[in-house]
This record gives sequence, structure tokens and C-alpha cells, in this order.
Amino acid sequence: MITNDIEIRNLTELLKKRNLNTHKGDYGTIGIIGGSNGMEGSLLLAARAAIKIGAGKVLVGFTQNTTPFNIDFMQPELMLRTAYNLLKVDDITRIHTWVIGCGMGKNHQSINILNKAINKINNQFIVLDADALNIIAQNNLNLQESTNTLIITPHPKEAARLLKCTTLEIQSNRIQAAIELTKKYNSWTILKGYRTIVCSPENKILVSKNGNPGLASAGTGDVLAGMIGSLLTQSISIEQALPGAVWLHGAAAEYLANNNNGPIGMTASELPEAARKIRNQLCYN
Ligand SMILES: NC(=O)C1=CN([C@@H]2O[C@H](COP(=O)(O)OP(=O)(O)OC[C@H]3O[C@@H](n4cnc5c(N)ncnc54)[C@H](OP(=O)(O)O)[C@@H]3O)[C@@H](O)[C@H]2O)[C@@H](O)CC1
Ligand SMILES: Nc1ncnc2c1ncn2[C@@H]1O[C@H](COP(=O)(O)OP(=O)(O)O)[C@@H](O)[C@H]1O
Repeated sequence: MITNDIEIRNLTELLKKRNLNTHKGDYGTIGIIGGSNGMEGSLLLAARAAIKIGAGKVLVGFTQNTTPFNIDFMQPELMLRTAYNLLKVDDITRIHTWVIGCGMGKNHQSINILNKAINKINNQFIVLDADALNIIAQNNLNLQESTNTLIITPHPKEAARLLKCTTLEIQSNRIQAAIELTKKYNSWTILKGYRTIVCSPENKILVSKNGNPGLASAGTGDVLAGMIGSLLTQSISIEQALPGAVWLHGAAAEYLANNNNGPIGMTASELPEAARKIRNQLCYN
């Protein structure tokens, strides 16, 4: 099996300057679903990351009956809805890329929303993260017939739930696990954890060499999911968007640590601004 490292010099699409005559429609609309009661933070982390990494518009859908708040005062650019509203016809066709699962919960309502999303969204990118993966594993959902391009982003325990094995088995052969997940779910796979793996449907393997233990804290995976969706909706090819997001996420952690804001006590909320700085520096300097 040939594996390659994720290297920024191969990710040229990420580093293109923006045209001067351009508008928000050129950078895509992303819909992010999750944030059940008590997990709203997870959804906001993903959504804030998506806008800071350059998405044109970010719509947020809470897996709750009503929106728990109507504005994110830290990021008022975000448009907050319920997941049910986001999945109505008017919106669904305007959204090019979806991220589903961050803090979504696994109750009856969340299962219903995930099923609705999978069945109603067609020919788009869908990033499936966190509880979306747990629901898929628990209910043995079959994604083989999906018309969408699926990207699954499990951490090792989620991967173990999906493959019905132990975390130890996943960790003892991570590349093989990524390949099996890709086959089982007819998807791209990002197997997270130290040395994150990106596996394409053709089983091309890329391995992350950056990042640090500052990323081992709650919510950093939500940020990664938002970043992946954001790059995809900006029309960066999937071959570059997935390793690109993983690279930027790791580089952001390194930047924060180099400035004494980690690895100890680094927070997920700090990653998007660091990633934004790095992308702009690479594009414009
Ligand atoms: N602010 C919010 O609202 C936040 C909400 N969040 C939301 O919470 C929901 C539950 O997600 P979750 O990931 O916390 O729980 P879960 O799936 O049981 O996995 C945890 C266990 O997995 C394992 N494990 C993980 N990584 C591993 C590794 N590299 N290598 C090896 N093992 C590894 C490890 O297991 P252990 O070793 O302890 O047995 C760990 O204890 C989800 O929807 C998420 O979006 C969070 O995003 C946080 C911020
Ligand atoms: N020691 C580490 N080195 C590099 N990256 C790490 C390390 N620990 C965690 N990460 C990264 O941090 C993120 C954690 O995601 P996840 O486990 O889904 O967290 P959460 O559910 O809390 O958001 C993943 O991208 C993972 O690869």
C-alpha cells in the first residue's frame, strides 16, 4: 500500500488569491446540522470555523424543535434555523455542502433528521461527523445507494462503532480500518487521531504529519468538520479540500503552540482564527 504525507506544497488550490471582481455566491453556501440540547457549542464551533475558513454563507440547523437562540453574538454572520427548516425545499437546493452530526444527539428526533437529510439531499457533498456516525452505526444505516459524495470523519472509537470492532483493533491497523470504512460506506474517510488518515474511494492514502497534543481537547473535531465543509463549498476539489482541511487544522495548532497558546490549554475556539491567518499568509505573502 502506497501512502503519502499531506504536504502543503501539493495543495495549491487552497492557496489561490481571490479574484477582485467576486461575490459571496462564488464561495458557496454550507448547511451545518447538529447542536442538540446541551451540545449547541459543538454546532457553533463547526459553523464559526466554516465562515472563518472562507465559506460565502453558513446556515446552521439545530436538531431541536425551536432554535435555542436566534443569533450567535460572537459570530452574527451565521444564520440560525432549526434543522427541520433547513431541510425544507427552499433552502435545500441553495446549499452546496452539508456537515451533519456535530453534537447532534442520538435521540428519536436526531435519527429522524439524519434520515430526512440523507434522503432529501441529492448530488451534494455531505460530511458525516460525530453523532451522525453513531446513529449510522447504532441503526446499521446503509449509505451505499446515496447520490451524494459522502465524507465520514470518525475518531477511533466512532470508527470502531462503525466497523463493529474495538478501538484497539482500529488503532492497530489504522490504514486498513480507513480502507474498510471507505468500502463499507461508499465514502471518503478521514480517520482522525494522531496521524490522521485521508482515504479516497480508490484507496489512495494520505497521512497527516502536523498538529500536536493541543488538539486533544473537546470540540477540535467539530472545528475540523466545519473546515472540511467550508473548503468543499468553496469549490476546492475534494482531493485537495480534505487533506487541506486536515493540514490547516494541524498547522493552526502548531501556530498556537509556537505562540505559547498551547499545547497545554489550547481550545477549539482558537483554531479557526489561527487557520485563517495561515491561509491568508500563504496566499498573499
Ligand atoms: N461543546 C460541545 O457541545 C461538544 C460536543 N461534542 C459532541 O459530543 C458528542 C459525543 O462525542 P465524543 O467524541 O465526546 O464522545 P464519544 O463518541 O463517546 O468518544 C469519546 C471517546 O472516544 C475515544 N477516543 C476519541 N479519540 C480517540 C483517539 N484519538 N484514540 C483513541 N480513542 C479515542 C475515547 O475513548 P476511551 O479511550 O476514553 O475509551 C474517548 O473517551 C458528539 O456529538 C460531539 O460532536 C464534542 O465534540 C465535544 C464538544
Ligand atoms: N495527539 C494528537 N495529535 C494530532 N492531532 C490530534 C491529537 N489528538 C487529537 N487530534 C485531532 O483533534 C481532533 C479531535 O476530534 P474529535 O475526537 O472528533 O473531538 P471532538 O468530538 O471533541 O470535537 C481530530 O482532528 C484529531 O485528529
